[in-house]
Amino acid sequence: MLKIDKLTKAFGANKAVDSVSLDFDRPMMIGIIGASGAGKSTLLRMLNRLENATSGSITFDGRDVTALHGADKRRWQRDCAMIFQQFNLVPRMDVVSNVLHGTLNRRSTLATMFNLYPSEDIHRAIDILDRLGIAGHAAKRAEALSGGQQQRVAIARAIMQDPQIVLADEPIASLDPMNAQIVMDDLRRIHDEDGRMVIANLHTLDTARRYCDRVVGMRAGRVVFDGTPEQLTTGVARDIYGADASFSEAATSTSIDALNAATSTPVPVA
Ligand SMILES: Nc1ncnc2c1ncn2[C@@H]1O[C@H](COP(=O)(O)OP(=O)(O)OP(=O)(O)O)[C@@H](O)[C@H]1O
Repeated sequence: MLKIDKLTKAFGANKAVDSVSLDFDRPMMIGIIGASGAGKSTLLRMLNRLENATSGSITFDGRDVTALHGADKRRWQRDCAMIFQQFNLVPRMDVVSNVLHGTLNRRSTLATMFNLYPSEDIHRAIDILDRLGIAGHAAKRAEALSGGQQQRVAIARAIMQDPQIVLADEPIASLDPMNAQIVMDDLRRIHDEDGRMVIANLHTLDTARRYCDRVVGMRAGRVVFDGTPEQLTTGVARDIYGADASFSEAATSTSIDALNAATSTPVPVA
């Protein structure tokens, strides 16, 4: 299905992603973990062609994604929606219009300029918002919503593209634990109910363990772990983060209980 082969991205002498090979044979929920600067964002950005690879290849259902240009590249970017830590909504625009932006890639320039959306798209946008429990906010400006609600709008915008893959770059890093849980539950549902592949960069181990079918650990641009949540032991996590024995898992947690239980000095992991 999705095959990444010796994918490398160099910025000058710095290899942000260094010969990464991964193979996903079916849609699943994948978590990518690793310390700040490990190359997680660059990997995701190469997957949807926001960034070009220096070498190596990405193949999806037998098609070489790294070689796509023009309309084919835009089609791939529609198939491969991206969600960001800071939501990337248009703050002064209403929620439904933000969601409808998910159809931009397939609309004419004229229709886009005049904000002309077919009524079936508007209905679909509202259905998606309803599914995510935020249809009641459809007419509000995006900036009037809480961070958690804004991230759900961003998820709705991604679904509006009807993508095969949803890429989420630190989707919960700006959220409190309760909203983080809601957003992760939504991403899991997108996988479970729609069968879409979800690949999320995550900065907390418990989130990766709880929500993902497979976890990939990166360190200095390379994959140093690729396995199931069960295989992600504290020892393995220490290796991924290059941390010593003082490494505290609870301090990297999004769970309120674990945060309360954390007594040691937090060790920033991302
Ligand atoms: N546009 C760029 N130009 C130069 N160097 C870059 C660029 N983007 C990323 N890098 C470098 O590539 C390396 C990997 O960065 P990346 O953002 O992919 O890591 P990350 O694991 O996502 O970290 P974080 O969690 O802090 O976002 C870092 O050394 C970073 O400084």
